[in-house]
Parts: sequence; structure tokens; C-alpha cells
Amino acid sequence: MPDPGLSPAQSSPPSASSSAPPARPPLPGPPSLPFPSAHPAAPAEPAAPDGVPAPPHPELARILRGPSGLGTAALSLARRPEPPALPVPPAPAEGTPIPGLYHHPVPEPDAARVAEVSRRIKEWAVDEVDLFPDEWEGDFDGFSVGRYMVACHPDAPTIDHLMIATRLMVAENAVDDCYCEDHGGSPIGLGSRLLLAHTALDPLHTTSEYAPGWAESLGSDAPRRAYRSAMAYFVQSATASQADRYRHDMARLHMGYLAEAAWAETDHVPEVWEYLAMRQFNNFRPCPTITDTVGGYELPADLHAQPAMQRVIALAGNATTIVNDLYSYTKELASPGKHLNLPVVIAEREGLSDKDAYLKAVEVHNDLMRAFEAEAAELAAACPVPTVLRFLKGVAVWVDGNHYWHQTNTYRYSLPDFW
Ligand SMILES: CC(C)=CCC/C(C)=C(\C)COP(=O)(O)OP(=O)(O)O
Ligand SMILES: [Mg+2]
Repeated sequence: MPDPGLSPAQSSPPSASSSAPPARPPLPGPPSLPFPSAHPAAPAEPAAPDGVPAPPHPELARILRGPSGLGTAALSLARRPEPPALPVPPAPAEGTPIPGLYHHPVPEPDAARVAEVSRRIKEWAVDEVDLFPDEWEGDFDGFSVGRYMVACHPDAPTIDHLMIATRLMVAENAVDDCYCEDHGGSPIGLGSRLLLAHTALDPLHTTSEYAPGWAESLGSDAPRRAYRSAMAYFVQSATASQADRYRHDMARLHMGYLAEAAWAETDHVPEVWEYLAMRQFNNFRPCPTITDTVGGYELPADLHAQPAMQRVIALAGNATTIVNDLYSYTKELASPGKHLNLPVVIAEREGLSDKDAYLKAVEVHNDLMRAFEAEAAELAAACPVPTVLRFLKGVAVWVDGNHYWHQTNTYRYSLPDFW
């Protein structure tokens, strides 16, 4: 059942320029799973040469191997050698992958989907939430969020499903940019801003005297309008537990922003492990963990909560976020003040040169990626439930799509001259 989210009274617009979504029928149900039913079962496999143990079950072997059609190699959960096995042709992406970075190239995202998501997200940003002033339009377009989300969610059954992820991605970045970073953000007063914005995701339940003031506040700046609207769309399609999962992940994210801000206020450079702890919260995690909603199915709450699943999700989120630290390194060096990222913290705390610290950060990323893949494969073998397998694959594909977007987003990112 979709999460009711904001009650009608709570979600009614504070003004004519509401950002609540128009009522529309629920999204079509989940597509038939591409794995168990679409293909005949493959025979059991011996242990793979790259060390992935032979799964105990022929159907599981095929699922871990992933779809076998042209351009589907990135959907495999098993560890893959680099470069990827033929017959996947190299993706004609611009941008250079970081040398030595363990990653999986993905097929070019579907151009028609990218165009339609890009068109619709701009319309939403401009007409529904009044997200940015004219002078930020270039940055909005340069973010290429349509390409990002189509690459990360190749199993989304429809454009409507892709839009759920795309609106949330834009809203999350609006909060980061406008509250924390380079579009007017500051550590000063961040806790108050984040908490009040969080109520656009996790509504205030209060008396009739105080509710209107709160409801009006949700329209008072672009980050809150974006959170309110993106969340209202999301809860139309999410179950109550999926919405609860998302709220929890966003609370984690906001806690991470606060630790980063606290260190920035005093120019403190944390220990490397402390930085990694902060970055586990200030993290892409809320994006891959909606893969089931975007795919039109649900990973049940009790399976999501299993410690092994939580560890896989955390490792995946950490790998994706260190990818950001590596690709955004030069952008952050050029920004005012000291911007913490893993290479910067390693250099300072471990007394390494910029280059050696960067290369060590690449190794940290690679270790996280390998741990994620090994533990995902282990969990898939131990718990071969179709929703678990599909969710694990969705997270793995999100990780690959996230790398693709960072590599190819030459508007935002460029590599240092270390090789
Ligand atoms: C989309 C989302 C949940 C983002 C949350 C945290 C975040 C903004 C990142 C993990 C990206 O890191 P960063 O703030 O360093 O982004 P840029 O390097 O400025 O692209
Ligand atoms: Mg960054």
C-alpha cells in the first residue's frame, strides 16, 4: 500500500504556487522479474576463475551472472575482471575513468529515456518548485540528472518510475548546494535549516494552531519546496516501509552534513577513519536504496533490515561516495577554504604527498568495492529470495551508473594530473 505521507490537510498548498503533485493513478505494478521467469534455467557452474564461489543453485548461478544479452554485463553481481568480458562494446562515453579505479563500464543510457526525463525534470524544477534563478540554469543543465538516473536505474519500468528518483536526486542536491555548499550554503545555522527541511520528508504532527505555520514554511525556499514535492510524488508509489526507509536514510544524510559542517566551522581535519565515518552518513545511500520503488517492486522491510543487507548497502554507499571524492577532487581544491575529501584527509593525517594520498584513496575505494561485491554475492547465495536478488542487483547497477555519471560529467569534474 502506498505510504499516505502528508495528510491532505498537511499537504495542501500554502499558496497558489503549490509543489504538491497532481493526483494521478498509482504507477503500474512491478514488471515481471527479468531473472527467474524470462529465461530458462542455466546449468550449475563451477567456481569462477576470479574467485567467486560456485553458487549452490543453478537458478542462483544464473542470477548472480546476470542477464546475458548484449550490453547487460554491468548487471552481474559477481566480481568481474577488468576490462569487462566481451561482447559488451566499450561505452562511447566522454571523460576518462580514473586510472586504476575498480569499476564496471555500463552501456550508454537509453537516449530517448534520457531526453524525456531531462525534459520533464526541467519542467518540474521550473514550473512546480521554482527551484533556481535564471543564472543557475547552466549548472542545472550541466548536472545532467536525466543521464544520471537513466544510467542508474536501467530496470525502471516507465519514465514515471524514473522521475521518482530524478526529483529526489535534484531535491537532495538543492539542499546540499543551497544549505551546505557553494550556492549560498554555510555551516552556520545548518542544523536548524536541515531539521526544518527534514519536516518536508517527515511531517510535523502538531496542533491546529501551529500546523499552518509549519505548512507555510515548506514553501518558503527552493530546497524545502523541492523536498516537499519530490517526497509527495515518492510516497504515491512507495509502500509505507519504503517511505520510512527513505526518511531514515535522509536523517542519516543530514547527520553527516552536520558533522562535516562542525569540522568546517573549526577548520578541523579529522582522522581518516573519522572522515570515513562522516562520509558513511554524508553519502549517496538514499539513492540506491530506493531502487526497488523505482523498479516497481518492494524489498520487504525485514529483509532490508537484516545486518548482512545493511552491510552490503553501507559498503555500496561508501564506494559510490568515495568515487565522488575522487572525481570531485580538483573541483573541491579550487573551491574556497579547505574542502574535506578522502585524498585531502589522507594527505594531511598520514603525511603523504597529494599524489600518494590520492592513489591511496583509490585503493580504499577499490577495497570497498570488492568488499561490497563479495558480500553481495554471499548474501545472494545465502538468501536467494527474488526480491533480495533483484534489490542487490539494483544496488550494483546503481553503483556502476554512479561511476559512469561521475566519469562522463566533464561539466562538473576533471581529473588531477597525477599519471
Ligand atoms: C544525492 C545525494 C543523496 C547526495 C548526498 C551527499 C552528496 C551531495 C554527495 C555524496 C556528493 O558529494 P559532494 O557534496 O562532495 O558533491 P560534489 O563533489 O560537489 O559533486
Ligand atoms: Mg565531492
